[in-house]
Amino acid sequence: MNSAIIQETASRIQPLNPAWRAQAQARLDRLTKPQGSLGRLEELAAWYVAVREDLKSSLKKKVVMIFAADHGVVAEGVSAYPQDVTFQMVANFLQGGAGINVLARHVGAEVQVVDIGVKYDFSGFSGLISRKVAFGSRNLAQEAALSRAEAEAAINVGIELAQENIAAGADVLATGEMGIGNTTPAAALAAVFTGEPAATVTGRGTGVDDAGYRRKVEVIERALALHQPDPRDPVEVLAKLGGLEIGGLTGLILGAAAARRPVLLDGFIATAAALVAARLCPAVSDYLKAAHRSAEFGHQVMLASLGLRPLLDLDLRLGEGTGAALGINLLEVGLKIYHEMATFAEAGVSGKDS
Ligand SMILES: O=C(O)c1ccc[n+]([C@@H]2O[C@H](COP(=O)([O-])O)[C@@H](O)[C@H]2O)c1
Ligand SMILES: Cc1cc2nc[nH]c2cc1C
Repeated sequence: MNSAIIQETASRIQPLNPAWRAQAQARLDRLTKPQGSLGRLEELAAWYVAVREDLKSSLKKKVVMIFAADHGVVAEGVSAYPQDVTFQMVANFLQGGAGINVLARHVGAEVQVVDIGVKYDFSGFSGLISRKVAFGSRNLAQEAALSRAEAEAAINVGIELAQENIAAGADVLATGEMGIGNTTPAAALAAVFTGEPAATVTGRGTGVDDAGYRRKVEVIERALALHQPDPRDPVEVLAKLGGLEIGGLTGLILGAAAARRPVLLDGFIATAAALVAARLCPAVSDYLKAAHRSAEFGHQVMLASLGLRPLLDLDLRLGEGTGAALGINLLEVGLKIYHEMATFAEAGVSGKDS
C-alpha cells in the first residue's frame, strides 16, 4: 500500500515548464538594474514562479520540518556524541532553544518536529508530531538497517506530512533532521548513488577523531560489501543502509514536488534523501534548491550529482535545517526584488537601448 502511494506521488511530479521561468525573467529584466545583476536572487525568484506557476506568487507560510531518528550503527563508534543527544535535542527543539529555533524565528518560519524513529518514549511530550516507524534503525554494518516495509512507511510519513502542510497553506518547505550517527547512512547512500568510493563521500560528522574517521569509512565499506545495494531500486538501498529520518525527508521532497511546492535542502543528510528521491523520480530536482554547501566532506560530490549549486557556503555542519532556514531568507529577498522593484518605465530610468 505504501509502495503504491510512493509510486503514485512520484508519477505526479512534472518537470518545470520553462515558459514560467522565462516570463518571470522577462519581468526581472524590466526592473531598474543592469540585466542579470541580481544574479542568483533573480534565479530564486524565477524558480519560485515556475514552481508555483503563478506570476503573482507570494511567499507567506514557511515551514522547517525536522525529522528525528536514531541509528543502530552508532554501536560501531562512528559519532563523536552519545545516542541520547538525539532525544535530548528533540526536547531542546520543542523548548525553542536549538540553533534551528533561533534561525527559524529570524526568518519567520514555523518549526515542526517529527519523531519518525527516535529510540525514546516521548509519551507526555507536547508539541511533537509522533509518527514513529521504529525505535531507531538497526546496525547497517551487520544487517539491513530497515525492512523494506519500514523504509516505505518512513517515506510515506514524509509524503503525508508534506500534503498536510500544503493543505494548511505552506508555500515552502525546508528540510531538517536530527539523528546521532546519521552521517554514516547518508555517506553510504551517497556512495551508492554517486558511484564514488566511501572515502570520497565520508566526512567527520559531529567531529570524530582520526581513528573514528577510519572506523567510519571501514564500516561503510563493510556495509556496502555486505548488502551490495542496487541503485536501480532506491527504496531497497534506503532500507539496507537506513535512516528513518532520511526516509521521511525523501517523502517530504516527493510530496512537496508532486504538489508544486519548492523545497530548500539543508546539508549532507538532506542531500542523501534528495538522492533517493531523484532516483525515484529524476524530475524532483527541479523543485529543489541547495541552501548551502555543508562543511561535511563529500557534500559537494552529492550536490554535483544532483546538478545543484549551493546558495551559501558558510562552513555550517549542524544540520537541523539551519542552512535551509537561511535559504528561506534569500528566497524571500529574491521574491521581494521581483515584486517590489520599479521597472525602467515606472521609474523613468533610461534602459540599455533607449
Ligand atoms: O547537515 C549537515 O551537513 C551535517 C553534517 C554533520 C553533522 N550533522 C548533524 O550531526 C548529526 C550526525 O552526525 P554524526 O557524527 O553523529 O553522524 C545529526 O544530528 C546531523 O543533524 C549535520
Ligand atoms: C549537540 C548537538 C546538536 C545537534 N543538532 C544536530 N545534530 C546535532 C548533534 C549534536 C551533538
